[in-house]
Amino acid sequence: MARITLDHIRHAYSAEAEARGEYALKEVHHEWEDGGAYALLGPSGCGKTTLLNIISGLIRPSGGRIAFNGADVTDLPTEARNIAQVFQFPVVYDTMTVYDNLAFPLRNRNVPEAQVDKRVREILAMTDLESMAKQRARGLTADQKQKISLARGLVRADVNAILFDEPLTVIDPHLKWMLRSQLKQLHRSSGFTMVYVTHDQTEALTFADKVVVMYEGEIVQIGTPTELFETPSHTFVGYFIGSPGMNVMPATVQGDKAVIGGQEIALAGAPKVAGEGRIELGIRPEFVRLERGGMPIAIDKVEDIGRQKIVRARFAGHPLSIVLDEDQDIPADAGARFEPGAIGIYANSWRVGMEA
Ligand SMILES: Nc1ncnc2c1ncn2[C@@H]1O[C@H](COP(=O)(O)OP(=O)(O)OP(=O)(O)O)[C@@H](O)[C@H]1O
Repeated sequence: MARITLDHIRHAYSAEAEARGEYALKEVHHEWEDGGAYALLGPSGCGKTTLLNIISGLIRPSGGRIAFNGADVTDLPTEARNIAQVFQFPVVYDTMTVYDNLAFPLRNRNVPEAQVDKRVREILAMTDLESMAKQRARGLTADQKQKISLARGLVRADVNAILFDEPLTVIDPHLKWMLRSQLKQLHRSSGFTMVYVTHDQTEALTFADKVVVMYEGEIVQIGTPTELFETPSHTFVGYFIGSPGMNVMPATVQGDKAVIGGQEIALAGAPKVAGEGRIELGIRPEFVRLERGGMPIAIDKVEDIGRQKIVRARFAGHPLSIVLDEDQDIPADAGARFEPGAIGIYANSWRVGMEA
């Protein structure tokens, strides 16, 4: 397993784009821990595949270098990087049995047959594929074939990392749920360094220790699911993680207060805003209280989503979502109160620190 160093990596797909400063991946400088489970999360076109392909060796970055355990691999082709890859669609040998499909990467590297057998049986058990071991892959469903691809990705114990590119796309929703949790357990029990690309926040948050959120070619935050929820570094993270996403409203700052539409909102400290640019206040719907004596709001509708209610309202003309427990009443003259400790202030979309 390997520690992955992204040393001032950036990528533009052409010299012209680079000359114009248009990067599919803006500069990233980070070290990913040996044995970590990382999810690259973001909408279509944000640069996830570009970054994954730089790690796998399919793309040489136009700037910076990449290292596994400190050894520079920037110029090594994929075959020489000692990684396993699982793609969006199953890659299996139809004429081989499930067992032989799993044994293939090991036999290919001349692993002694007794060791092949031991490892293949272990992985078959881990992935619940034992009952299919002797079946040929040809007759299996797309789900089952993708499960074989996943299992084959895990079979070599000596890889530097396992890279997954949207591996659950073809899997039906129920099995998806099971495989997501299984992959997490497999990560815990195996200690592999795993990098997992997805645009699905549930997949990313279930699987990863660290979620790498990408937006318009840039890594906007690398954090644990809790950090992304509690302290989004960028308004995009607030919006993309959580359902509904964070409320973001234009504001001004006066000392340790924010002002929106003439309403003063107490903050936990004085934000360090330089005075320039676009200032916004962000607060997750879970931290807005609805109570008598709160700041005036207009409630548009209340959505019942099982154990919770989502109140859709407007505050000083801005949309405001509020999450309540299902049994919580909404007083007739309810107003909003924002929990000071849960408020983030953003300057030009980036969260700013608070004076102590
Ligand atoms: N071969 C290429 N040549 C030129 N531009 C490319 C190429 N591949 C990707 N891009 C551009 O680079 C940017 C990042 O694309 P990338 O495929 O890395 O995003 P992504 O987050 O993986 O999206 P998706 O989820 O749709 O695969 C996009 O603007 C895309 O159009």
